[in-house]
Amino acid sequence: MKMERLERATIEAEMAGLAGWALNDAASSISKTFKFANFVEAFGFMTEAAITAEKLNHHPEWFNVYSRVDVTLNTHDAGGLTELDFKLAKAMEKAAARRGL
Ligand SMILES: C[C@H](O)[C@H](O)[C@H]1CNC2=NC(N)=NC(=O)C2=N1
Repeated sequence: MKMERLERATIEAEMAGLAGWALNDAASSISKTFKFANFVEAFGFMTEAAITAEKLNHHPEWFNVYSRVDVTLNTHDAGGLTELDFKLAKAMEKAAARRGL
């Protein structure tokens, strides 16, 4: 699947629909910190997100401590943000919502 870097306007339109996500200064990645009730909820979220990531062949950069998961998404192959980042971000939002966030 060929993925191209998104235009700034497209990125901003996507960001408007994603609560709690931040665009980095270079507009080359998006990040969010998820805070769950406990480690089991956080790890369940990561498991679900990992299955989606494998299906998309698009993988997160993330850091977990106990109930917190810090996520950064970008497309290193394209040197910036593509539709895949926003697909994965939206899937993560659904996975988080299923765990009370
Ligand atoms: C070879 C393999 O398909 C690529 O490295 C894929 C895998 N997962 C990936 N994940 C992310 N986040 N960005 C990529 O550019 C990427 N590329």
